[in-house]
Amino acid sequence: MNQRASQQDVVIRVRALCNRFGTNDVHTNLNLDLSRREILGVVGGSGTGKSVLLRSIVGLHQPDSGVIEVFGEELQALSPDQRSRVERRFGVLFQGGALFTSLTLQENVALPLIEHARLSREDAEYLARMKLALVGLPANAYTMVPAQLSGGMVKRASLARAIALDPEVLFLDEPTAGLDPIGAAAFDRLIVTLRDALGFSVFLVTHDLDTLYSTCDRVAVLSDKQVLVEGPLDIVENTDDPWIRDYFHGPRGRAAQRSRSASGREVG
Ligand SMILES: Nc1ncnc2c1ncn2[C@@H]1O[C@H](COP(=O)(O)OP(=O)(O)OP(=O)(O)O)[C@@H](O)[C@H]1O
Repeated sequence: MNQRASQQDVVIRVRALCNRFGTNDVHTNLNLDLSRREILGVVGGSGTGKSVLLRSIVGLHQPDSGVIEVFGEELQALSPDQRSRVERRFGVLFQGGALFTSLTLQENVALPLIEHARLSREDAEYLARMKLALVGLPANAYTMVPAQLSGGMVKRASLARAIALDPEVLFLDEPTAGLDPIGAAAFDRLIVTLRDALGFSVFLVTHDLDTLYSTCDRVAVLSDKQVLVEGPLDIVENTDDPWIRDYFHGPRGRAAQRSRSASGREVG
């Protein structure tokens, strides 16, 4: 792929990003790219700033300095209106799901369609049912409220809401946290299936090694306030670094590698 084509393929470009809370330097000169249609896994020890990075890109945290370019536009240079237009091309799934507890799943998913796409309630709820079907939820769940559903179902409904406006980039913060291994594996497969079908890019913050091995095209490791290494898993896991050795080559890492080999699934 030539240089020009590869630049056009980059949907998010982070350069020299710095984030600081008081005396706590979280990111210093951090650089990272996300390409069109790729699933990028962002990993790193606790407190290395994975969530702060995600929040900086989606506009929930104002960085101290650096450049975040999204779809070729520099976020910090945009007016609030332009910025919210760009942010509408994102879908975000936060850890807790963040559904409204008093609304049914159908109403939850319809909400962004009414607010941002200005659809009538009837049309929005029709589309919401389609999104809920797309994430594999049964029709009898559409009119239930989150408390009536399992954790896995709530997660799927939150995903349906995150893709309600047909995002070009989907941000996932620890999507499999709190799911049992079978539910987590099913959710991983769903992410890959939706990416293949809908063509969005995925920025995925996770601690889950199985998720990394079963979904990611590329992985970025955050360490010491920067991206320590990024690339395909076979390159990242063989990088000479104590955290990477412990993480990828400890018992859980070895089990995830074995399970990928056994399933014969190739990513990338
Ligand atoms: N609003 C805030 N105010 C002050 N400090 C913050 C704030 N948000 C994050 N931090 C600090 O920034 C650092 C990075 O936090 P972040 O949540 O991004 O880490 P993380 O890599 O996602 O961690 P984990 O894997 O444990 O979720 C931490 O030291 C955290 O305490």
